[in-house]
Amino acid sequence: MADMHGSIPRIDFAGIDPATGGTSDDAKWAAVRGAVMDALCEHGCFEAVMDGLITPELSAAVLGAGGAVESLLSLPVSAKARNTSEKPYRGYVGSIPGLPYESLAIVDPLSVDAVRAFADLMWPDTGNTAFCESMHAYAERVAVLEAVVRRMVLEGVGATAEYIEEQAKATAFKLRLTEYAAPGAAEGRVVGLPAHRDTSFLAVLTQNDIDGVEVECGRGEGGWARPVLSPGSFLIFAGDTFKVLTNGRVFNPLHRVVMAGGDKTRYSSILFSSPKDDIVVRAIDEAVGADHPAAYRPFEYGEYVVFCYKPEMIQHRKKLEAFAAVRIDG
Ligand SMILES: O=C(O)CCC(=O)C(=O)O
Ligand SMILES: [Fe+2]
Repeated sequence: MADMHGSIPRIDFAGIDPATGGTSDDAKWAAVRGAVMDALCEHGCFEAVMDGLITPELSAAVLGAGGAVESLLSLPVSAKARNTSEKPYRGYVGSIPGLPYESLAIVDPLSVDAVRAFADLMWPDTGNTAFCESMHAYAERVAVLEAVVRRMVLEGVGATAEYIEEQAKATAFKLRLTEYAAPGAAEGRVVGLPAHRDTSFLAVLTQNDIDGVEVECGRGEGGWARPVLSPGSFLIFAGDTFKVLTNGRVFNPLHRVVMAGGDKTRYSSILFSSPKDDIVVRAIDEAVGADHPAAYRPFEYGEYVVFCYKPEMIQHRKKLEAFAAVRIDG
């Protein structure tokens, strides 16, 4: 495997009021926004610390031993396989030979009704109220951080307040809950999820106390980092569509999961934000100019996702370039 000398920044959001989101001329907001832009332009990834966003009780109820994520992943495969979607990567993924990866997706987790419908499908007899309550509350809290970061980036590339408001309305959410089976004490490093880039705007990841994510730093030039997450911190990744919106300024890093041996199962929960399927993704006007011609052609997000999950594209490392890069000839 490639060397591991990289490291990604850690940004403290203390002083940013999640309720109001702060204001653009507030000095604290501007300082954190600067750090967020630097991190996402340089690495496409950072660790966010936002104390108090999620109480220890809620965190334990979701990702702790016997919590919501573990109880979901402990269901029989026949039940988990009911989590289907006609869209790729929006349902159950698992039982892949050689990969200790099993995952489900709650589409639209900020809607109580959507979370309840998911739980009714998984636990048809009982519906699992505890799961619904903790998962929905958790998604809402993580979405606060996601919205702060998304707004900071859009402001950072010069988007107007009107654009930011419209963009928020055109954003969809998905919560992916994943189990990585323990490789066993005798094993060395085992790939849990191969290297890929996300198609989303942003992904906000939390986990139980087992690390495993590795991120390629420095726009692919800085080696792999293996962040050690502290309780209460979040790992934030920018995806392909944020790279398009910012006309290439924000980077979409390769990342993977590698289980480092041992006998503890890893659980993760990721809130993905992305454009709604019928939204046309294109660079914002302020990010395009004579010095910075648009690097990607406009495209519908739903079409791009279908392209990415074609069997011949799954392993491709530069799907966005393959799909939408504008050729500059001559
Ligand atoms: O579960 C994780 O830690 C990372 C998963 C991931 O990168 C993804 O689902 O896109
Ligand atoms: Fe990912």
